[in-house]
Amino acid sequence: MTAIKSVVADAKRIVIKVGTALLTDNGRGLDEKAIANLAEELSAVQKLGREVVLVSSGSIAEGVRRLGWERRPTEVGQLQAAAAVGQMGLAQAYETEFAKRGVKTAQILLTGADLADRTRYLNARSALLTLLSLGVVPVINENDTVVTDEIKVGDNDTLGSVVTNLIEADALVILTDQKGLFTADPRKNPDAVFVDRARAGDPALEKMAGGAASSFSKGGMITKVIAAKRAAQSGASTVIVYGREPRVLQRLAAGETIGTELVCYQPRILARKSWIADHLNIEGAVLLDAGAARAIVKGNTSLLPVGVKEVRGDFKRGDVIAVLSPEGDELARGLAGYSSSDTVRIAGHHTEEIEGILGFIEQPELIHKDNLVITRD
Ligand SMILES: Nc1ncnc2c1ncn2[C@@H]1O[C@H](COP(=O)(O)OP(=O)(O)O)[C@@H](O)[C@H]1O
Ligand SMILES: N[C@@H](CCC(=O)OP(=O)(O)O)C(=O)O
Repeated sequence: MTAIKSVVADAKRIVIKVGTALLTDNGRGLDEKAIANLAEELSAVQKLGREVVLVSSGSIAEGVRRLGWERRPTEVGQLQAAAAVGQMGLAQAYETEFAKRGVKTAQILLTGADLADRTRYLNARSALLTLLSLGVVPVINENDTVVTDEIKVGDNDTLGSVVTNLIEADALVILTDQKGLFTADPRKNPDAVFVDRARAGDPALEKMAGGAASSFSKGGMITKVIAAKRAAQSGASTVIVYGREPRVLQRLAAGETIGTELVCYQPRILARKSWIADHLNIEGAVLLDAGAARAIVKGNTSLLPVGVKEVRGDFKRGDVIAVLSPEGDELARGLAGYSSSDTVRIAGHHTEEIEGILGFIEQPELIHKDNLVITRD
């Protein structure tokens, strides 16, 4: 029997969410060792050639500590103030610890409104993908200082899953203060049994999961289980795992199964492709010659620059473009591997010529087959 491999083993792009429960000492400010450990883990996984994005909670707990308050306030203005003060501490701590390891970080604060508005959604996506291509680790939190009930994502498990969809990540890792999901809250029920693997989106999981452990954490397990369901919509599987497990991310990346794996059983490529087709705007198009058009429609092949006759519109690497037949009819959509200006220069040329023309090569194909969705019936 072959051993089961972690869903993180083959993940190229990973979103890691870390909760207040792990980052702070029972809500009393940031645990510097925990932050150093996280920076170590993410840097090590990045050095393996994976792209990593961190979604980190903790601003309110740290703000409350810095302001010298006894407990988490309930008044909105005070919560906003605490988040603003604490976010400085989070940024400072991550920047310091990642910099020690030679890794650059970027802070991104999002609200539900940013993600509900199409232009802002695509802007956030484009900024994140650019940061990843530069080797920077984005550190994301909800912008608690400006959110109101109407525009908030509400908790960072949900935010982690929205970010997973946004950048079509392959896996979501939720680091928390429990080994993973149990059949009931283990703090309340000593007979609760650990769940090692289940299908993301299985409704039975939602019945097992309860609320948060402290007033500083927001979601509890229920938001984690629902986050896994959302992540699966764009093809990602989720792991919920104890964040103080030694070398936790490196072990997951090496294929070891630790924590609860909530698996997306829909083929990742199909889920990801339908997400791309349904959620992203078309920024431009390429018109193919007859041979390339035939090859694309027959399926399961990448689009090479040699088959492109004409480039339309203004697009960046990573944007969605339409792939048109010689007559101008849409055959497919896909994520461009080169910007429109670079595509104009390499159109009609063989892959071996790309480097000579551009002075660099991003990838051999204009659209990789995993990023290409046939839209013609
Ligand atoms: N079925 C369950 N399995 C495990 N933990 C659960 C379950 N139901 C509720 N919980 C609670 O969820 C807590 C983790 O969620 P939370 O406190 O929001 O952490 P975080 O800050 O990491 O998001 C656990 O400490 C546990 O008490
Ligand atoms: N944005 C908030 C955290 C929200 C949240 O979901 O907390 P948690 O359940 O600990 O991940 C903060 O930074 O304090």
